[in-house]
Amino acid sequence: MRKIEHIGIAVKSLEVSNVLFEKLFGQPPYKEEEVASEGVKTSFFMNGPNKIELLEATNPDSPIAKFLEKKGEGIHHIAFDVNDINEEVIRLKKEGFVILNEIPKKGADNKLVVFLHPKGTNGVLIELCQEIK
Ligand SMILES: C[C@@H](C(=O)O)C(=O)SCCNC(=O)CCNC(=O)[C@H](O)C(C)(C)COP(=O)(O)OP(=O)(O)OC[C@H]1O[C@@H](n2cnc3c(N)ncnc32)[C@H](O)[C@@H]1OP(=O)(O)O
Ligand SMILES: [Co+2]
Repeated sequence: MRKIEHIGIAVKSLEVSNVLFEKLFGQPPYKEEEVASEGVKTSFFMNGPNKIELLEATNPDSPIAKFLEKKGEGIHHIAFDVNDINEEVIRLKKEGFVILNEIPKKGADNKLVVFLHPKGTNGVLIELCQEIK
């Protein structure tokens, strides 16, 4: 596991929060992308070397819709950049972490992603990301 790839923030409205985060960082999102398989619409901001992902739900079954219902807007997950996602899944499984999808799926911004259940990581949803080359 290398550096933090991004921090994901659940928002009710991407349109509203894009304006807010543009004011915060002094620059607009560099990308907006829908990931239908995850039920999310995302936007990405770079702040120096750091990346923030805003997530809006696109349907009521979306993990983001459920999160907003239970906890409201706020930090939803922390994503870590990994070199070999399949190797990391094997390693973390051996360590006893609960892997939500053992087969990496296509995320946003050209990444393969795997999630670890927050119950096994002190209440923090962890995403692993490997860049698709
Ligand atoms: C596009 C992509 C990308 O970057 O490329 C993305 O990020 S997509 C980001 C959106 N996609 C995902 O999040 C996919 C992975 N997430 C999931 O599979 C799900 O959201 C789960 C994490 C399993 C949670 O779903 P659900 O609430 O239905 O499941 P559950 O019944 O197993 O677990 C419920 C318990 O987990 C807690 N819980 C739910 N979401 C949480 C979160 N984000 N952080 C911390 N805790 C969380 C609930 O409050 C509840 O706690 P209590 O029991 O204490 O009440
Ligand atoms: Co993410």
